[in-house]
Amino acid sequence: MNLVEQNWTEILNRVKEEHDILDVSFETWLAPLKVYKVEDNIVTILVPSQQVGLDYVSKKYKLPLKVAIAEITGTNYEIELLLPEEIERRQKTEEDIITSSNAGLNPKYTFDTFVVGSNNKFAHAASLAVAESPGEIYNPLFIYGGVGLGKTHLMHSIAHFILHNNPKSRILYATSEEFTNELIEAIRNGNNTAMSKFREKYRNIDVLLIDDVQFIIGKESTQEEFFHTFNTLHGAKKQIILSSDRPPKDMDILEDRIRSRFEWGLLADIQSPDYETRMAILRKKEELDGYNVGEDVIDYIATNIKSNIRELEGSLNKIIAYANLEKREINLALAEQVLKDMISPNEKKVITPEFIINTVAEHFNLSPSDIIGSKRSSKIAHPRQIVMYLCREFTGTNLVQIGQLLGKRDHTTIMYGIDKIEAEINNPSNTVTEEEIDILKKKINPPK
Ligand SMILES: Nc1ncnc2c1ncn2[C@@H]1O[C@H](COP(=O)(O)OP(=O)(O)OP(=O)(O)O)[C@@H](O)[C@H]1O
Repeated sequence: MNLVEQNWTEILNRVKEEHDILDVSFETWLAPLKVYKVEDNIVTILVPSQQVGLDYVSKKYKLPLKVAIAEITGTNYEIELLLPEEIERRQKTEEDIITSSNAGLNPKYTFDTFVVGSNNKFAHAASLAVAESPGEIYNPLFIYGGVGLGKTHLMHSIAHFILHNNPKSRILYATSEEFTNELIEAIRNGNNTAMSKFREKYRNIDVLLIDDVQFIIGKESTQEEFFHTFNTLHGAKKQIILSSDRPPKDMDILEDRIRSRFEWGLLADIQSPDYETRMAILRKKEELDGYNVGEDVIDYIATNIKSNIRELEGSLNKIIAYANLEKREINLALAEQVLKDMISPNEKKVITPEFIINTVAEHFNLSPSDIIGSKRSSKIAHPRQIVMYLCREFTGTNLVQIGQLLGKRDHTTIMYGIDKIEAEINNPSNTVTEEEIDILKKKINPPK
């Protein structure tokens, strides 16, 4: 017990004496006050009556209480007066926090921070449906997809959602490796108590989430134990959510009785994100972390890092960390420098005619609309012909399509433009065009 609680009666009496409070007032307002807790230099006092009591006591007795507490304990505490309902609400929130962290959940992995794109739309909808009605519709939910594509993020989102709706839900998230290791430990202990504790942990719950379940393949006793865990929970209508890097049908040496159980509920896959989703994920991350990174930098990352969202986020983090460390501005040059090792040669970016138009326009100090437009001055016609040539070099676009993109020009015009540039490149007495093309090729498709 702390000094405030120890001396509480004396503190109240001190207030009564010093302020000459009549018995009736003392009994009504002061005597019912209780110390709820003393923490971080704050004394929280419970006012066990209605709002009127709280308002009145705060106004009239808060300062006298503060002074009396300071005089008697020798510490200058802040005073907080609360009604029982508020204390109950706070306790509940504290419990919530304890439950989610006990369940091994990452607080950042929620539906709010998950960007929905065409690659994960189905898995997201399935996850939300399960989160809204656990144990009722899709059981198990089996989410599969390649490395770093958001399976864990979705699983944690489901768990957070369920906990938010029902803080008393018993939720357990574990990787299949953790499940295996704990099982091995229980078996090694060789006594029944360790094994019952293990079973109690995994079977006496409302929601079980097992990540990367592919790792149980080939581990006989793990599969056996998992099989029984699954049956117990499923039989009791408890929700099971599993993730894996591949669908059950591709889990070669998985026992059939387990494979069929994986397929009982709903299978949902996550694919690699498309460009728009990659951009949206980077923007979301930037927003969540409170940074302001230019569009060109975000575009550079999204164009070059395609297959793994963890790497996508990692690239942005790396650029930001580098800029902070070196006290440099976050711009494209920095991004290129920082990421040069991450962008592997086989992560070739897709070069579009639009990209070529923009690059050429910028190089010649023109706008893209000049290139597409109808002006025929040589200042514009020459870069336009270069665009035609580069489109044929870098993209699969045919002459008709290039013509369409360049202000609906006829394909013979395009053919003429390309021939002209080729002739200039091959002219040994004038190397200007050749040099221009050389620089532009490097800008469009930088050597790795
Ligand atoms: N759609 C998304 N929106 C926002 N962030 C995402 C999305 N998908 C993935 N991420 C982020 O990408 C990172 C990797 O995701 P996660 O760990 O969930 O992948 P995983 O599929 O479980 O990978 P692994 O196969 O390695 O277990 C995480 O930081 C996650 O928050």
